[in-house]
Amino acid sequence: MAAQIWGSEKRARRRREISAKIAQMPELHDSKPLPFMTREEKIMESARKLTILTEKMGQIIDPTDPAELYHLNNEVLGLEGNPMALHGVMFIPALSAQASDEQQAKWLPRALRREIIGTYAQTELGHGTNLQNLETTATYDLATQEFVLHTPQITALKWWPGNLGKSSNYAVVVAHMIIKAKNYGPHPFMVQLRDEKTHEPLPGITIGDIGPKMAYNIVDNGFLGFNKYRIPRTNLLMRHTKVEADGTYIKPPHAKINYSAMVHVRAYMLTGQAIMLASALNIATRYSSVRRQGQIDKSQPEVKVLEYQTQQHRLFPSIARAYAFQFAGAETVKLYEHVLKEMKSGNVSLMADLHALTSGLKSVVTYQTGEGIEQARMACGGHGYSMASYISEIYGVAIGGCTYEGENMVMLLQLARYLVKSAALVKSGQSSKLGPLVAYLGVKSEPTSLIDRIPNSGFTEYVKTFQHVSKRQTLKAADMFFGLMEKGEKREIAWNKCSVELNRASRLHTRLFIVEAFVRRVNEIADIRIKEALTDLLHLHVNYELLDIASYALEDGFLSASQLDYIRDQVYLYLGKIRPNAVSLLDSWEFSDIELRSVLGRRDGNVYENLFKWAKSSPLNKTDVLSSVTQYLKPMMEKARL
Ligand SMILES: CCCCCCCC/C=C\CCCCCCC/C=C/C(=O)SCCNC(=O)CCNC(=O)[C@H](O)C(C)(C)COP(=O)(O)OP(=O)(O)OC[C@H]1O[C@@H](n2cnc3c(N)ncnc32)[C@H](O)[C@@H]1OP(=O)(O)O
Ligand SMILES: Cc1cc2nc3c(=O)[nH]c(=O)nc-3n(C[C@H](O)[C@H](O)[C@H](O)COP(=O)(O)OP(=O)(O)OC[C@H]3O[C@@H](n4cnc5c(N)ncnc54)[C@H](O)[C@@H]3O)c2cc1C
Repeated sequence: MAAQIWGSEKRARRRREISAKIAQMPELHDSKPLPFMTREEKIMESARKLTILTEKMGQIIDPTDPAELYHLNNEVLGLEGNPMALHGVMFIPALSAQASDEQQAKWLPRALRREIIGTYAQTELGHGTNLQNLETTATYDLATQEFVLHTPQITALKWWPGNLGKSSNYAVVVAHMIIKAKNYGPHPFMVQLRDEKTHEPLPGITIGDIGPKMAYNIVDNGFLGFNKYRIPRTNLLMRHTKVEADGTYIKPPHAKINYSAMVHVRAYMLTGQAIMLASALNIATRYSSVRRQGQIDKSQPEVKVLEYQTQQHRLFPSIARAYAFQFAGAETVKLYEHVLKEMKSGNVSLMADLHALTSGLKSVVTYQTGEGIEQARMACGGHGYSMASYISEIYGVAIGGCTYEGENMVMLLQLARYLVKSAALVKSGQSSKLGPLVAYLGVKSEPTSLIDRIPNSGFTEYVKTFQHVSKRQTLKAADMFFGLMEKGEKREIAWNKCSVELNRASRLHTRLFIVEAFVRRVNEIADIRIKEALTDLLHLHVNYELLDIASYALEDGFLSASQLDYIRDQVYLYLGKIRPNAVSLLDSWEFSDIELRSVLGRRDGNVYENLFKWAKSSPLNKTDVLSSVTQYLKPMMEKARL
């Protein structure tokens, strides 16, 4: 199963080897539990491990393999981030995709050797989503052949970029490029921020940390201001766009090609989210198979809480989602790598499809991951609320994904643009022009769903039902939009008035893609035992998801009430079937105790001993009487007794 999750036998084996090596290297372990550290201590601890990794990485992993790097990162540095998180996730990808060969030769080897640390500075205090209204300017000075970076007012301060505050000395900065008083829109520039020897900010640069956040606090998200700060013309990233010495602008082959670093993260973060969801579920499911509370049959002893149907219903559909996200994520990364290769050689024809797909997936996956993690936390009762479970930290980090790389509502609306264009093709009889991901919009569906009507139809009728509701909602939202415009509404106003319905269409389309990715994967599996276990999980997935969106299929009578009863019964049937495999389905992800960082979810299952040991090690328990008591509470009580 690990091979299915991680993509191949070899990958699963390598993960085990890497975990085993790390287990033997105490210098790479947390020196004490992270929840007992201050933010400064965590940052220090992370930097300590990071420098050891830089020395020893080659002994543990193949540093050119992103999957091995990611695993090493999760084990040693953990999900709360590290001082170079953005260096690998965005700085290097931005340089790789947007710098010219000559620029790459100058900067990439230095970045890869970690001679310099970089980040991606785009968002500002006043604008994140609406890139067209960013305020930082890069004005070309023809006389010196330099760009002058400037922050015209407080709202133009860069705000949020990870590791910008304290760790990075370089950044890819996005600024509006102005040449001879003409604004060419946001463009990426390579900018040095700090002196390479002293790490002091360079003159003209104001920089710092934005303060503690809901989670992800090892990362020093930062602010940055420029006071007429000059950089050479050749620091504009020039793979696709060029500015010649005389100020001549050569436009890129696609207007949004400079957005590629964002698409990169959107494509890769899906598996990151799946891992966080599976981690939280692993903790909760292990704990639920140890925790005994109450009786189902009063004549019998107390049961493991995992025996309760409500507990299974809380956890198992999310287990199915974690697998589904992992499989959909793997497909998306493959597509991304393909499009990136094409893009580098000038073929931009697939960019729109990739953008639409990743926008939808990013939104649905992060939202459902957050839901699943929070349910996992509640499923642990009181102990879920303790940092000993570590689930609240996992939640805090994962939920950030709903916001970063494009706020979810906004990204769903990006997919909706693509769906509406596709709907227009269908309506004008040009269905043959539809891309493969939306081809179903042009296919006529049966009048009613055939779920429960055709024996041994596998998952086909489920997929057709998802297709039907997605198509119907897309056409309905598009009709609403076109209708408003026909009535004379301005395009943007009409769009806003339909945006809730449009986003519903985007979610349904994305959920269809996820279901199809799961079906495709199960169909490929040769090992009969693995296929059986995953088929059970897929049954739970299709029935649970369909029940969740049933109102869309009921409103036009595509599903009947009796079919809905059947679907509901299937959910209960598969909850029971999955119960014996539940812990194994999560243990198959092979997270080590080091990586999970959860006292509650340790592999040994000694929950109570581990919790008591953990509580005793709390810094508050170093002394029996705290100074808060001697200084304040004791005098208060004494005064009251007089
Ligand atoms: C195995 C290895 C595993 C490795 C795993 C690593 C995974 C990591 C996992 C966890 C790690 C956690 C790390 C956390 C790090 C967090 C880092 C966070 C960074 C950031 O947040 S950076 C800032 C991100 N900011 C945004 O995303 C801003 C969002 N806004 C936008 O993107 C845009 O403004 C917009 C798209 C909403 C709108 O842009 P614009 O106004 O310019 O365009 P429109 O007018 O709306 O559309 C016009 C047209 O363009 C099309 N379009 C838009 N974007 C694209 C694109 N990217 N590609 C192609 N086409 C695009 C759009 O669809 C329109 O087309 P049509 O006119 O409809 O045809
Ligand atoms: C953990 C974390 C890490 C980050 N790292 C980085 C980084 O490394 N580099 C970087 O540059 N940035 C980074 N960011 C910033 C992040 O990319 C932005 O916060 C994000 O893009 C959302 O933009 P915003 O904050 O402007 O939200 P806003 O756009 O102000 O969103 C507020 C509300 O307005 C709604 N809204 C906005 N526009 C529309 C619209 N057109 N239609 C409908 N509704 C709309 C949204 O849906 C939301 O409900 C990070 C953020 C976080 C939380």
